[in-house]
Amino acid sequence: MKSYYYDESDPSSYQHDHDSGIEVTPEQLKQIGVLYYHLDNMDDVNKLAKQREYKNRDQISLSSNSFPGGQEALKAKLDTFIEEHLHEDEEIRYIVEGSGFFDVRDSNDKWIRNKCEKNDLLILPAGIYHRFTLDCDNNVVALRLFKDEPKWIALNRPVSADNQYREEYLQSIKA
Ligand SMILES: CSCCC(=O)/C(O)=C/O
Ligand SMILES: [Fe+2]
Repeated sequence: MKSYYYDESDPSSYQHDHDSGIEVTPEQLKQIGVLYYHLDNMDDVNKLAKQREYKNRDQISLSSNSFPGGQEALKAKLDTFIEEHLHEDEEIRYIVEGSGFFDVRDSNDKWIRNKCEKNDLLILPAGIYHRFTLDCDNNVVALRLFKDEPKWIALNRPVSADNQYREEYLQSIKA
């Protein structure tokens, strides 16, 4: 996996690299609660999932050739993933095939882009704002692991929101 600050000044589509050249280390990711592993086999993924008490999972395949419902349905799905949102629970994403970008907000609200490839695994903490897109290869197969029942409703970030809203929201879901 390669992690770096997202170059906002590049006008090309999200699917391009947008590499600012400012690298982000796994240690920096850890500071915002994002954990990175590169795991070559499913036994290790299963072990990690068990340690962290994950109970559910599914596999998603996003590809321009083979998405159920065709191109329109794929576009609609990608439109939801690129919308900035958070999940109420910690979640794991493990890349089985292909590649894609997980962007996460740092503590100053700047986008960190994680270019994930086969066997990369990310743990996203509850409540982190993030988004996902395919890269220009247009193909990913990923495992999505959930601690409990999958909560499919992504909590999109209100357009006018700032970190204050996020803090209030996180407090409210803890209460
Ligand atoms: C490649 S996993 C599909 C995207 C996803 O699960 C997610 O939460 C995007 O934000
Ligand atoms: Fe998400």
